Amino acid sequence: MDISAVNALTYEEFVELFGNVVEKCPIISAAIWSHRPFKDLTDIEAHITEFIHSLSDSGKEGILRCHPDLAGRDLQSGTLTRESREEQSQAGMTTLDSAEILLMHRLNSEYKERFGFPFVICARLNNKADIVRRLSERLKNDRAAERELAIEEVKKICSLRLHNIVLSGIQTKL
Ligand SMILES: NC(=O)NC1=NC(=O)NC1=O
Repeated sequence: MDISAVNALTYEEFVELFGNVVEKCPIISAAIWSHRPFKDLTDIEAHITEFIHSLSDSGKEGILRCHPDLAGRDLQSGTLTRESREEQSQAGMTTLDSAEILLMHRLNSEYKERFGFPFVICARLNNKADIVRRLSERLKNDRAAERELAIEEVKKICSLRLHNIVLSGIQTKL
């Protein structure tokens, strides 16, 4: 990626390109645009992390609540974002049998009931067995620990999406 091309983007172009690196939270990219010129991709990531860490607990939970459930309603109805659809598909969420779907729905509901935000994990780094195991384990955490753990997963998803934008030939624009 040509970082000087990124630094030359208008904020509209920057948000169009990076607006969904954190699922359905374009405000984050819109906000960090103010920090250009960026040294490199790592610098962009550092500003996103700084923004997220500056949020209150409810702000962090707001980011989590913008994430679609794994194997949830959005996947069933085909309303996932492109990034989320690719990630969930890669983690095997699109080929679950009926028993597995029921298990995911039950665990996700139990999790949301307990924490007030959805279970979030970086799907690209996990397969369906990992996801069920981690969801079952994390259900036992306390809310504060679970909020921080989930935000770490959001940062992993963001990092992979940022790198994918660079590597997926959008260089034509950059
Ligand atoms: N609830 C979730 O963890 N959702 C997701 N994780 C991903 O990596 N992509 C998603 O849509």
